[in-house]
Amino acid sequence: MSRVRVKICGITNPEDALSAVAAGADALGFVFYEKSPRYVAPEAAARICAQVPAFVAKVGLFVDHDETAVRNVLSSVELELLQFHGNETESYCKQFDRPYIKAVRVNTENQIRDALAQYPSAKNLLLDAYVKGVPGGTGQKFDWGLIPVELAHYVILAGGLDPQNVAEAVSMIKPYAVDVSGGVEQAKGIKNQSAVQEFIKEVWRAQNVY
Ligand SMILES: O=C(O)c1ccccc1NCC(=O)[C@H](O)[C@H](O)COP(=O)(O)O
Repeated sequence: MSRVRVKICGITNPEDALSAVAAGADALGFVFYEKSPRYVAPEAAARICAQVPAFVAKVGLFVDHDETAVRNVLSSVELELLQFHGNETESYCKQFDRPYIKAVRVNTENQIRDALAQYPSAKNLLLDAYVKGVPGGTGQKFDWGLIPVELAHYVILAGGLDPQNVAEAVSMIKPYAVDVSGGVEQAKGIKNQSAVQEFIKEVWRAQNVY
């Protein structure tokens, strides 16, 4: 089994980005959804991303943005991956000539299978909790039992993870990766750097990776 990857989402400043990288993060997420308390302006994200070393993926998050807005971000920010949290279609998601992750807000098991069929070009599906009217970053868990066992290797598990519950999630689900935002924050958009370290250590501990 390969090591479960860790994405730290909702990065808004260079200190949190570099501290997460030093702690072992595999990917950093930048929220370009203006209604989010973790919104980061493209100019600020560009400055942060320019400081991130090689082999750490920078991921841009979007929610039903118009295509021009996504292209504008891509023209100025070094992003390896896109992550879509809205009602974007597959043809919309794949038009940007960049690998993408499709977020699915989980209610039912069939929904995960349906999303797999609907987004064959997605690199991975990110599974998050369904909360009415909120496209992501809610801090809520969903029923992990809804994840079909045979799809776990393809799944980025998100929603309400924190240093206390992530080891259980990794042992139980064995996902491709885990994704956290609120569970390692000291305030919205500001990471608790010790909690980020603890979170990553717990992911590794659950797999005996040191
Ligand atoms: O973080 C946000 O505010 C946000 C807003 C709109 C779409 C997506 C958003 N965040 C996505 C994520 O950060 C991840 O899905 C995250 O791992 C789950 O968040 P959390 O439950 O806080 O760990």
